[in-house]
Amino acid sequence: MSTRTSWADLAANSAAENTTAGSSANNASVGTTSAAPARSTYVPPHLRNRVPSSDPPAPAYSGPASSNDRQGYGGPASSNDRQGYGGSRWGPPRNDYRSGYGVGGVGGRTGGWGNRSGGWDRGREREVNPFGDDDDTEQAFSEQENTEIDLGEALNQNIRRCKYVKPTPVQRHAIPISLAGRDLMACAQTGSGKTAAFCFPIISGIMKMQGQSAQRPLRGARTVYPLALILSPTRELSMQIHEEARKFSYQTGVKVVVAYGGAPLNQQLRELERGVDILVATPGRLVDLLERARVSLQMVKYLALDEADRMLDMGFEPQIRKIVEQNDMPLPGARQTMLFSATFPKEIQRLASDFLFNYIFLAVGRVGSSTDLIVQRVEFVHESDKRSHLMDLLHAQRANGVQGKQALTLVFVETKKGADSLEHWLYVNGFPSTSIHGDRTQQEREQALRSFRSGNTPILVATDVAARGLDIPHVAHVVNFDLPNDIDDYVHRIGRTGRAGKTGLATAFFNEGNASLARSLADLMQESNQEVPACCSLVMLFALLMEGGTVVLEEADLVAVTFEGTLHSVGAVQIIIVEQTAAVDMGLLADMEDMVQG
Ligand SMILES: Nc1ncnc2c1ncn2[C@@H]1O[C@H](COP(=O)(O)OP(=O)(O)OP(=O)(O)O)[C@@H](O)[C@H]1O
Repeated sequence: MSTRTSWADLAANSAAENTTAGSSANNASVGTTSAAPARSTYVPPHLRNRVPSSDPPAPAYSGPASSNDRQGYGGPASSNDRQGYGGSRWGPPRNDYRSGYGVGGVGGRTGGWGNRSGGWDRGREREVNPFGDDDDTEQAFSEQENTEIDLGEALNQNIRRCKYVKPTPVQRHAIPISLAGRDLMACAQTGSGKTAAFCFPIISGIMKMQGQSAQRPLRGARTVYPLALILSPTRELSMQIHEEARKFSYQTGVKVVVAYGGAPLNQQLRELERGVDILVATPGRLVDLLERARVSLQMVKYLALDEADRMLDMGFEPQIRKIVEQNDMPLPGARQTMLFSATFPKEIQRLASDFLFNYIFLAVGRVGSSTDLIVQRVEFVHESDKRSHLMDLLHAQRANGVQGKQALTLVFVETKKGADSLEHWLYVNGFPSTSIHGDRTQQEREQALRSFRSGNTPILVATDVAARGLDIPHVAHVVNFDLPNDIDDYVHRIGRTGRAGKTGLATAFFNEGNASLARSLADLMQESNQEVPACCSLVMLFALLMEGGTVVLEEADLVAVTFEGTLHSVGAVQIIIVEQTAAVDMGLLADMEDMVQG
């Protein structure tokens, strides 16, 4: 037996605390603030405006301490990796979250269900090894044969093949909740391992169901009946989740299929006909498959919505409701539902209350916060100077040896045209680049991602289509050439770097056009211990002033402007001078004055 503390013990401790904290509330709320500084009690957006319960609020609590663990997990070591191996391991879960709910046979501490016997492991022999490590895997893990079996032997083996030594905080809490059969809304920072957090319980639950020889209806020969559905907003993210889920379910007998738009339907239909347990899909393509009666959701026991808020942003709500509410999907309570994202704006409340049953809300850190593994820089750059400024950055990177196959740069722009023209301009100027946006064919999009991932074109110019979920190793720098209007979009964009415990850099080009983002950007940066730049504060100030009236600034404000002790009037707007508490670029200030006067 392993002598180390098992992951199950950590999970069980957390579970015990959380169950106590939230047991009498309708929806238990679990907050983990292991990485965040002490703050006043945070109320998640979906729980605001509720009639307060007579029960005491669920206290935030710290996850199990680990001194050298920024995110609480150890991934493969690398030069810019701040985390080490060791500590807790994957071990058997316990059932402290079960209170009054269970999807038939899903939850429960079970032994021996990961064995490979039985008639459900169809096609396993033919399965292509997604790890490409046929030669050494068995040997590499033979010394760990005695590791406790929890999620199932085959799944545990795959976790080791992925080199996941211990669970991340979101995994440590979300997996036992899901294994216990509870619905879950989980919010954790970008790059913190949410994909595995929803995939592991699904795969493990399906393995168990297969072991119990669940029967699927034999209706139309061409209709397939997945047991789990994972919805995601973009095609590329669906492909990535599919790849991950395939790795996790290698040799478990669980079959994962992906269906997304822009790719030939026939090929996807053929894949489906070969059998599907977990269907990963984008909403549009799935509606098409449902209308053609090629997929039935009647047997779905697990529904996961990844980046649920983005799906709403993209206008997918009607399709999602059609899928979840107007087809043959089992009702909430008869299925297990999970919503995952790094951000959860208010709009998601309606969806959550309609889709989830007696759920637990799990927040790792503050909802919508960015990880402090990302160094954030904001630079004041006029619209007309952006290209030359980008060029300067790229030249500097090259000079510092940061450019090349091992360091990728992702540049976000606002429009598809803007992406094309910037890509072309970079190319002409000697920087191999490619682009991804909604006007490119699916083939071109996939090719662009491949070329970026491989380092052939180490610069990718992208619209928001690449902002969510994409997990590309070696993205060292995210440049917000055009900043988004919404702070949540910013959080997801910069989250393409600083993943899995590695550090990253994010640079934003900021100017007067971004005034509406200034306050939330400053707040976010301050929260993640970043230096809030004067330009951000100043633009914010001027934006307020331009709305009319006088703004009285106090020391506590982020903004600190001094005009050498004099009172300035700019048009009808008054600026009241306060103590200088931050360095201010006077040239910038002059620009600002021009701006306000103009
Ligand atoms: N327990 C673990 N140990 C080591 N690495 C892990 C662990 N869990 C996940 N990872 C790795 O961390 C990276 C980020 O995981 P993932 O893509 O699931 O993040 P995410 O939270 O979904 O991010 P986003 O919010 O951007 O979608 C992946 O490369 C994944 O393989």
